[in-house]
Amino acid sequence: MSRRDDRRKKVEEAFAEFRVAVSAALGAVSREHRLLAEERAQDMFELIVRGEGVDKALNDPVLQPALQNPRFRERLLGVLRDREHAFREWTDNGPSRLARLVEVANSPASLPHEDWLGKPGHHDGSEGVPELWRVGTGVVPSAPEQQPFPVAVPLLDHSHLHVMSTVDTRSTADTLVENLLLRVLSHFQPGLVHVHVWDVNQLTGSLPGLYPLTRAGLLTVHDPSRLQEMLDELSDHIRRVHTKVLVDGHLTLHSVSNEGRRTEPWHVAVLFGNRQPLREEHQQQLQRVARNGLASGVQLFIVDIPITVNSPVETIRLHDNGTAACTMTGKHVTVTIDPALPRAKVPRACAAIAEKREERRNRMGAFADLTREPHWTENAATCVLAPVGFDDGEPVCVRLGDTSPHALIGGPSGSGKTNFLYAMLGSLAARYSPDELELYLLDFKEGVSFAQFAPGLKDKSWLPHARLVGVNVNTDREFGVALLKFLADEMRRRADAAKRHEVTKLEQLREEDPEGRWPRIVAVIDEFQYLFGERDQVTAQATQLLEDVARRGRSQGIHLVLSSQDVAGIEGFWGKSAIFEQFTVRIALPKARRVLAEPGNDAAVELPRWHAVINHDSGVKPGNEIARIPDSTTKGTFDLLQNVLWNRDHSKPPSLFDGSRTPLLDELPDFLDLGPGDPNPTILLGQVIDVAGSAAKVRLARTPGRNIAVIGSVVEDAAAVLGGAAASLGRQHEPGEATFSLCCLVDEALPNARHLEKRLVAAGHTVNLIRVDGVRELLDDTARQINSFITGTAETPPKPHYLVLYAVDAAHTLLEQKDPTTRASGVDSLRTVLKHGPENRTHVLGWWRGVQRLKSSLSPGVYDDIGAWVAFDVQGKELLSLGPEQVMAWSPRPQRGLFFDRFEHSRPQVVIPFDTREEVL
Ligand SMILES: Nc1ncnc2c1ncn2[C@@H]1O[C@H](COP(=O)(O)OP(=O)(O)OP(=O)(O)O)[C@@H](O)[C@H]1O
Repeated sequence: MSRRDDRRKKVEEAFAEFRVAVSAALGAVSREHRLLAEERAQDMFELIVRGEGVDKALNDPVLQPALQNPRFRERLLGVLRDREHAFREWTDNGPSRLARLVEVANSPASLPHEDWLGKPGHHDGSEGVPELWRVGTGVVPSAPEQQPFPVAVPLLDHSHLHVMSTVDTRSTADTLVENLLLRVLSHFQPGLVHVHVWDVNQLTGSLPGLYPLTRAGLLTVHDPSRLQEMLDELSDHIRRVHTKVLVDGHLTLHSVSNEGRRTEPWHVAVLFGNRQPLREEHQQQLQRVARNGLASGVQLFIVDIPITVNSPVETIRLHDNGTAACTMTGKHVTVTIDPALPRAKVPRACAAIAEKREERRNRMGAFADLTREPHWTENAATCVLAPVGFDDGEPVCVRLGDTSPHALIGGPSGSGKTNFLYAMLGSLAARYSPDELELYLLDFKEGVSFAQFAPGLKDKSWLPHARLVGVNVNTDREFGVALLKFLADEMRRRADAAKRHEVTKLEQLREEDPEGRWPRIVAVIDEFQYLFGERDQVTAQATQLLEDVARRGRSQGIHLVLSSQDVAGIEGFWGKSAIFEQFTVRIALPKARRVLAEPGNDAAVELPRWHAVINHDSGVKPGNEIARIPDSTTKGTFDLLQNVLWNRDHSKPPSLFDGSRTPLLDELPDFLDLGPGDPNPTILLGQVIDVAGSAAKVRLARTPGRNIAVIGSVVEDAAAVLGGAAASLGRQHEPGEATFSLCCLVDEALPNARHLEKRLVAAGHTVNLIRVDGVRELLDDTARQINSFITGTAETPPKPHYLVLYAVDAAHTLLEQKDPTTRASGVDSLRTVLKHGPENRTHVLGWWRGVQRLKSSLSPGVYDDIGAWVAFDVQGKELLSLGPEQVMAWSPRPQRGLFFDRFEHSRPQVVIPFDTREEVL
């Protein structure tokens, strides 16, 4: 080998070495490059899959090759792992939690139709209203596992429903609406949901399965051309609910019925459109209905009408593929609307609902329906509400509260006023406990229609709410005044308490003073026109008190219910618009005059028998509600309820004022309270006409004038007063401490005097029964004794001595005779006793049979020695010299006396003499 060749070879070898080295270097670079490119491709893949969303990416045809490429597998698995991790909480708990939320126990609101379709509902709203109503099944397509869950929407009181469909999915929209309506209709008791349907395209045809409801008035199908009419109807309903039901601070029916069962039905209005906007005026009115409807129980289902509403609304959009999205679940949930209910079963279910409703309508209407259990569960903080009758099977209520404080009831004799009052009182008494409601019941009618409420001889039960029952009050108009006075005092007591708590109304007072007992008071005066029957002091007082209570009682929870045969005749009452305007609740029985607004509201003229117009708007026509009033007075109605309530609480019997009964002295609390110890004893002369049934009292202080005169010709009246007076004194002295001289000057009074003698002797007192032959001696001796006290010659201090003189004037001639030696007459002695006796513990309780006869016993023109008197059959003007000018108004009436105590009274009082016979006990 040449040197040249050798060099060449070496060069070639070197080149080969170089090439190997270069290619080795180049190979490493390209591998590096390839690896980098692959990594970048995987990053890009992950970025795209994550960016696009794993679900979308998995279905993206462009990405399919990459998704299949094993080189990206790891990255895809990583993304899927992350997604699963992110969904873990939802996958584990989400669907089951939703299912639980949507489920309402035993309710068509969530159960499958097999459980309820065809069975009319029974809920009356008192146990709450389902918040969500099922519409279909949802899935989250993006979730790793497609677990279905129920989808429900809020409805009644909470939200309207807006459904938008496409041409192909309109039937699904119909299904959705029908299903929801059937769920709602089948949950509540028939009658509590009314459906209105308007379809822009069809006169009939929409929701045909619901048609059987029309015969029960639960479905109204509106003419396509008369949308206005339906919207007007809904607007009127909303207005009515606002003025009638949403009172006393309630803003929604929902909050009203939180206090009990739902009384106002829901109105569900379904509007089917054609995806075109409504005419502007309809659009606006629909928006108004939507805005105010939910609070008043008006619910809209708006289908295929583009509309924006300024109130809660749930929207369901149906897509062409048959699925839906709704605002409740958001865009990530695909909803499949529940399939249509079995075709044949829907009309049958609606027929069953209609039938039940009819049955209820016919069945509801008895007194027992007004007064169902549970009893005593209502709260009277804002008002008292009583169903009094039925309209189409639905209860019609009377409400007494701050905005409708007092009620006026009118109807001719026999039209059912008393029966109405029984219905109202029964309903109130069943709903409110005696701690929530007190009743004061006064009946001016002759007869005893309110006697039922007080314990009687046969039926010992009473109405536990009754605090006062006044019967046979027809001649004792003063008792009406006494009741009004009592209410006025109670009103002031409540106002003072409210002031102390810095509030103004009863409702607030109850909140501020939860421990206090602040029931609402309802005072009923039947035939109240008697109260204003004459132009006298009683009418004047009654008018003034009534005005006071009517105006200011409302905020203190004091309500008046006045009833009369002839409201038209009560001029004094109608003239006083200040009173009359307060009686915003008007109840007219058939043929009642003047109770409702006249002219313009003659609803009472046409009213059938046993019906009433109930009007809470001062009698103007739009406020009329007509109700059939159940029989509430025959046996087995009110009496039965009273017995049930009485058995529950008979701790406090009411005070009973019975104008036909004579009060028994030995039962009178004021008499039983008397006892020895008071140096100035109190005498009881009879019972005054007041709410407490208190006694007419005179304190026998040791001051001049503390003698009592009874004036009148009837021995029983006079003897009852003298007997009551002496017996009450007997109770206040220890045995032997006082002397009673009973001087009986006419035979007719002898049994009474003897009876009194027996009573006093039995109590251990010294009693002398003297007849006419001893009267002179008694008076002369007593006068002498008194003179010895006056002149200071007496040996012992004066002891109580009471001279009970029956028919003093019968001895007048005898007493006029003068003593031949002293020239003093018996009349002089009597005058001395009257004049100086009281200071020396000697008092005369005397009966004179006429005013002139009394005056003859007194020093001429000086009548001060008689400080207190009770007059019976004496005209007022005759009494003028003995009392204030008000005595002029007195017209005598049987068994009633006029009582005046110069020391205590500014005006006289009417008293009822006692029955003093102990043996009647
Ligand atoms: N809703 C009714 N259903 C059945 N019977 C009724 C109804 N209302 C009243 N009655 C009956 O009619 C009669 C008269 O009724 P009620 O005494 O209530 O009338 P009134 O208006 O108070 O009459 P008056 O003023 O003469 O007492 C009673 O026998 C009563 O039982």
